[in-house]
Amino acid sequence: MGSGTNDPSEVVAVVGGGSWGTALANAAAAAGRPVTLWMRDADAAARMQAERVNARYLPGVGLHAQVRATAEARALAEAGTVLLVVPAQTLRGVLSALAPSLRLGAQVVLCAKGIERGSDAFMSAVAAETLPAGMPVAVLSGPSFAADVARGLPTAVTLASEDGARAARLAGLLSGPAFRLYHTDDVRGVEIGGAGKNVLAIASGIVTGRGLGESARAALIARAFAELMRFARAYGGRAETLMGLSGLGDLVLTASSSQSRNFAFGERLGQGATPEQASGGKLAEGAFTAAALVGLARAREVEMPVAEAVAAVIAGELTVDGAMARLLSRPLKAEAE
Ligand SMILES: NC(=O)C1=CN([C@@H]2O[C@H](COP(=O)(O)OP(=O)(O)OC[C@H]3O[C@@H](n4cnc5c(N)ncnc54)[C@H](OP(=O)(O)O)[C@@H]3O)[C@@H](O)[C@H]2O)C=CC1
Ligand SMILES: O=C(CO)COP(=O)(O)O
Repeated sequence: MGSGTNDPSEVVAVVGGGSWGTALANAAAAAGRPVTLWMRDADAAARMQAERVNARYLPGVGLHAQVRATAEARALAEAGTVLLVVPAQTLRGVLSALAPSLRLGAQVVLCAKGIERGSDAFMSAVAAETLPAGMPVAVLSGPSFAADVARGLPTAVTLASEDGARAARLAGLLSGPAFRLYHTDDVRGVEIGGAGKNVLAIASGIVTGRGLGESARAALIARAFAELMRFARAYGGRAETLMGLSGLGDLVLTASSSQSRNFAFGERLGQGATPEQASGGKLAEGAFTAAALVGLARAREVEMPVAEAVAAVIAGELTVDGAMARLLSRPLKAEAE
């Protein structure tokens, strides 16, 4: 691609041609960056490049003129900024496979919201274990439905890097007319917010699907946020980060809208579907992250009754009604505990 810039960091690649990858590719292009959108399926890439639309994941939204869709890994070598936008449980495999094709020193931005099952590893830990030394890692997370971002509706998210100056530069690089990036050096806080809210949004969907009313849902969201804060405190995330976009902001969005796949998954569980039926073939990251989140919480003795209930329902250990009964029969306690 003729990038028209001499600074490789201004050349962007997006790995993953699903709804969020396509939306972020459009957003980066709207910010003025030349963008390569890499996907594993060569036929899908060729179709997207020719038809200028991601008909499977984002129908009705045109692909920006500055986005080139491809399945050729060598196209990644031009990019100094690489956004990883594949499901959390596939990140390790995708990074291992593509690392040799990435430009030396390229900055990698992790956009998946989840915790790896089995290892209970945060996404930044997976990247640290998988990428060659010297490749800086950042995390992007916040309240942002792909369809909204891809259409250019106003959205704000957080970009985190342990190197605060890099976070600020990346935020500037990817911000556009309607897509605003705030920046922070609290990587752990941002990734906890994104991964945790998906699990808790499932609980909110369950309450809604079971017909327990808006008051119950508001109570559940507030208690869910309290346990997310406890978890973050135990794992080194800062309270002010969780009070921001990747935490409260994303929980509010995802725990109150059927547009969220996690919420919709929970809603169907609440209506009596099995976990297999409830996913409807769509990605509900919280269903995979729930057990890992609970495992990490138990390891540091963090009380997370809402996340525990979600994990137990998904594992088939509790019915929805059994989970609700357990939550409602917990001993009364001070709100701030
Ligand atoms: N959608 C949204 O609104 C938002 C999503 N996110 C997060 O972004 C991440 C990705 O989600 P999203 O784009 O929505 O998911 P989608 O289900 O829309 O797309 C997933 C994409 O990942 C690809 N993929 C899956 N496995 C692999 C693999 N092993 N190697 C390469 N590519 C693979 C799929 O390719 P194929 O089609 O070939 O299977 C597909 O292109 C999730 O963690 C999600 O939580 C974050 C913010 C907003
Ligand atoms: O993370 C998201 C919005 O910020 C997307 O939520 P879902 O994955 O639940 O659709």
